[in-house]
Amino acid sequence: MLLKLLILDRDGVINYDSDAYIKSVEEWIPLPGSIAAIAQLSKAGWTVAVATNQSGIARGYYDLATLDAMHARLRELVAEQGGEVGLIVYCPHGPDEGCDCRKPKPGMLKTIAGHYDVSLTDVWFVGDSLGDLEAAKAVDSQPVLVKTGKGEKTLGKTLPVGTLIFDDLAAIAAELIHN
Ligand SMILES: O=P(O)(O)OC[C@@H](O)[C@H]1O[C@@H](OP(=O)(O)O)[C@@H](O)[C@@H](O)[C@@H]1O
Ligand SMILES: [Mg+2]
Ligand SMILES: [Zn+2]
Repeated sequence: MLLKLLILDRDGVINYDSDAYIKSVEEWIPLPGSIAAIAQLSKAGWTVAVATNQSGIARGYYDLATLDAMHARLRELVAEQGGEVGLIVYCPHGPDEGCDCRKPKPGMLKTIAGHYDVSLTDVWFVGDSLGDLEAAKAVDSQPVLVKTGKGEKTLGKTLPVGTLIFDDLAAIAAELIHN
């Protein structure tokens, strides 16, 4: 059976983003409808994974324990609504470290595909930044832009051909569950 895999960017898609980075669990605030959307997708048989740049670690704004606490909170909130979150992969590196995992490089997407032993072709990757969409395109996944977070700003840029655009994660869940 083909795994129904959906990969999400975190900041600006699941939770509010900030130009000052999301530096604590208290600053990690779900966007309206995002927790319910993930729970509904999960209960509908979707595996929801996360691929997130977290250069705030390299920059010293917060530590791995804090990052893990944010992700524990995400899992807790989705579980309260009967769903579950799959693999969460993050890039802790800074922009100048030349790692293979920082988006727009597709390393995190490849890690997720390998974990679930599936192809990335046409797998939807939902993001709010151009780097998210470029990472998707690099591995023949389906780039999906949401207008939350930095999405409205990203809309003004040249998007990869074929990018799908939705208002928010709730709209994506509705599309995937009901079609
Ligand atoms: O959207 P995801 O990938 O989940 O996470 C983005 C965050 O890591 C941060 O990424 C930073 O970019 P730089 O890493 O400084 O280029 C800035 O855009 C911050 O506003 C943002 O909170
Ligand atoms: Mg983002
Ligand atoms: Zn990295």
